[in-house]
Amino acid sequence: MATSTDSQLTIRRPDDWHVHLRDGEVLKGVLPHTAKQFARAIVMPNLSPPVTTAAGVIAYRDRIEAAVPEGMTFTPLMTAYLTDSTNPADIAAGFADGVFVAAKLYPAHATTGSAHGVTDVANIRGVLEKMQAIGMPLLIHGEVTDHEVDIFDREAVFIERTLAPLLRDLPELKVVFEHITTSEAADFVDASGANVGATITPQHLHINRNAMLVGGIRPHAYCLPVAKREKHRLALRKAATSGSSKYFLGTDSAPHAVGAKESACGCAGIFNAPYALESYVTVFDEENALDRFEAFASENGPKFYGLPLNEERVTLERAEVAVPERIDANGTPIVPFHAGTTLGWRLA
Ligand SMILES: NC(=O)N[C@@H](CC(=O)O)C(=O)O
Ligand SMILES: [Zn+2]
Ligand SMILES: [Zn+2]
Repeated sequence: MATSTDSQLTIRRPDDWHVHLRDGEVLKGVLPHTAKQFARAIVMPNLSPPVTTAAGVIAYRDRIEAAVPEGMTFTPLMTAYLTDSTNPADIAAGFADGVFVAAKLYPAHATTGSAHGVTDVANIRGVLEKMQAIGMPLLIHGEVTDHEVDIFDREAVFIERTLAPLLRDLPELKVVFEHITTSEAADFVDASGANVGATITPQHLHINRNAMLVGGIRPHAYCLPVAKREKHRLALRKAATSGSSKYFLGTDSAPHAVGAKESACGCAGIFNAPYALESYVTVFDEENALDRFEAFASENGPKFYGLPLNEERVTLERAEVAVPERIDANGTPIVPFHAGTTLGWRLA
């Protein structure tokens, strides 16, 4: 049970159900921010090249564990990257062995690191049937890649063209609709069975597309799926704070070097790990839903994945925290979400 006063909120230690930790030197620079905030995280496999095999996942997990600073506890929950040629038996074996807890579907060319993704879900039908049979979660970047479809419509069209038919064919498949950005996605999740959940990022609760485009183009507000109109942001705030167990915390923290963002063709991704809880709790406070924060941050995710709840507690307190303009991620400068602003909550 959460305990709260006017000035603080104590909850079970949260987990992040969607994060990009990258690799190499940057991994060592960004991981401590996630480990400070979260007990566990679902680690995305979109490295270059992507992590598609059990051996690759184990090696990546070892590199992550080696990068956890002394004195911090953090458990990476690994995922396998699906391609057109993924073998159902390999996926099932990796799941049974506890190497990965889920598999990730990136439609080919939908987002950063998705070039080796799936070109048509029909190509992985056998994998998905197997996953349904063994209760293994499928994590989906839900956007179509059809050039004819407007970028702001790609999530809604994905629901119609891909996700709804997929769940009609495989009604028991456990699906996490990742980083949802539209009222259509929230409506779809609400109307689906308990086997369909969704993650919601801090940025999609805070910003709409104006944040990216008004008064100049702001690459640090650009991620995929791209932020939508205000009505969608409001629908996401309603979903996250509704008390529905289908929604859970997934930051989609996606660090890119400042130079890769501030470019004529800037990368998609927002680095929100350093102040993620402060950012989320601000939204719940503004929505008068602090009593629902613990379920969203610390309970709904593990229940969906069938994992135990964390027993540690963390305290958030009402106090100003200044977010720096830049964070040095072990030599790589990265601009964090909320850079240069002050948040009204602090992780104690
Ligand atoms: N969200 C993003 O804008 N970018 C992510 C990929 C993803 O989650 O789609 C990344 O890896 O940079
Ligand atoms: Zn994505
Ligand atoms: Zn992501």
